[in-house]
Amino acid sequence: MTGGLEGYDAVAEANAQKSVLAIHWSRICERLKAEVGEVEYRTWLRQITVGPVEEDEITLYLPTRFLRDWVRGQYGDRLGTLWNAEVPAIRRVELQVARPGAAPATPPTDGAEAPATLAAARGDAAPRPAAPAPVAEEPRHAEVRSDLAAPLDPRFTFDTFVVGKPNEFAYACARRVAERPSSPGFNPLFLYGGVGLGKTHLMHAIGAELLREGRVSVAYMSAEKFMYRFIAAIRSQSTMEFKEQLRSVDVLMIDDLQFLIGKDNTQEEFFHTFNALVDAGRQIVVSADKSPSDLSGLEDRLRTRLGCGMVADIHATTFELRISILEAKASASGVIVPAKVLEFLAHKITSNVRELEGALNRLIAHANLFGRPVTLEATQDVLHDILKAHDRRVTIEEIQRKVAEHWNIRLTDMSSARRARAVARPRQVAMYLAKQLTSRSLPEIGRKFGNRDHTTVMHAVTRVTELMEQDPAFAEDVELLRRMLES
Ligand SMILES: Nc1ncnc2c1ncn2[C@@H]1O[C@H](COP(=O)(O)OP(=O)(O)OP(=O)(O)O)[C@@H](O)[C@H]1O
Repeated sequence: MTGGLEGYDAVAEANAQKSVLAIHWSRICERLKAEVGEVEYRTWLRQITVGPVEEDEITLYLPTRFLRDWVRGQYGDRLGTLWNAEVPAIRRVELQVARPGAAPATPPTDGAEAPATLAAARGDAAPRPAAPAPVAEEPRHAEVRSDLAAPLDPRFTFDTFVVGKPNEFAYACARRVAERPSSPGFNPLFLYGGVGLGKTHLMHAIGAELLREGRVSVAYMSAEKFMYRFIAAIRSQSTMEFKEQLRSVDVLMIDDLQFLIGKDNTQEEFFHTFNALVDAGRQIVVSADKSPSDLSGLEDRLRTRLGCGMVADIHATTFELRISILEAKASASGVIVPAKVLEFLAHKITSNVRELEGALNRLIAHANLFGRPVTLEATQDVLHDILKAHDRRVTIEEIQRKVAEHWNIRLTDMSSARRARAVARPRQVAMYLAKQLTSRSLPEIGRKFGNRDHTTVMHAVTRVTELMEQDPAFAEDVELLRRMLES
């Protein structure tokens, strides 16, 4: 063997270094997994492969620039710290994009290999450039196609989705698709509903579940992103590659499809992608703000195809669902939020879950920042602007109805002549609230309460004010009613 020993030594040394790095890397991966959670780890960090060490710097590779930048921004420092803790000689981490087709800087150890996509794993023609094989990683079966898609939000899982009447059907369909993608009757899955009601959450939950199960490659993106990617591909004359990439995934999820209305070329492209995937037995999940039949402006043939799988709508939230969502989110935050505050929020912010969640988050942040308990008063203060935006005009009839419901008396008693305290007191409260919340004059209010005189209304206002000063529990009841009515 000519020059064999020298060569052998170099190879042996390189192999020894690889093995050692592989052991360190697998420990670091375990720590990262524990720190960031399985989903985030799979989405971002699992794609890292280990390169060479030169002086005090180790090179890590990622398959795309997008991923490299993201990982650098989010985890760069942490990776540096962890490497340094494992190998004190390593003081810096360099993140690089793996050159397409380049041989891995650190070849894999025994048996480790990394098909870039499931298509590659199955031995199909791989449309994507090979990334360097990872060190000390089991073969990869599932991935988010983050080179062509947006990342999944690790907070949006089935576990964190609160199920109630308005969304139980959509939830069940999403679960079914996550368990058995491409089942007959569920492909495509079309989720629709108003703004901020959980469509994106459910799509991400499907993706997270599929990745957790480790079975398929998933691409999620908004319709807007789909369009921009398509346009960019046309500009850079890489439409074939774009198509190939899209058609190589097992599950394609497109959010907010209504964005494609009026974008005929993109619709056409989406239509072909859609057909190619469904024909190949892959799963499509689409969301939009309306049902396929109501999405006028989409081509008929596309609407027809979108509607031929499972169409599931998410209805507007009910009070009960809003309470459940708030309870779940409050308890996850660790901050104690009294039931009265949750009820108040659920009454006041009815438009969508995003706003409800935003209001609660602000309260929680405030409580954490200042170390003060969350109270109704603090809520009004902290959410002043949000609550104002939700203010609306209230009618005397609504006030009467709410007050009657609250004290469990008949609505007709608001105008009846009965003088028993159980009836008279709520009636006085209703008059007081009518004065506070409407611009009606005392005589006008009196007329709405069984043609009573304006002095009766005046007396009611004075009496309720006095009682509120004397009795905090009564005052709180009246305040709560007032806030509910303002919602
Ligand atoms: N049932 C639910 N349980 C828990 N969180 C929810 C639920 N519904 C919605 N959310 C939360 O509300 C926020 C908005 O939801 P999401 O983004 O999924 O709405 P969307 O229907 O996709 O809205 P858009 O129409 O704007 O795209 C997210 O933070 C999501 O986690």
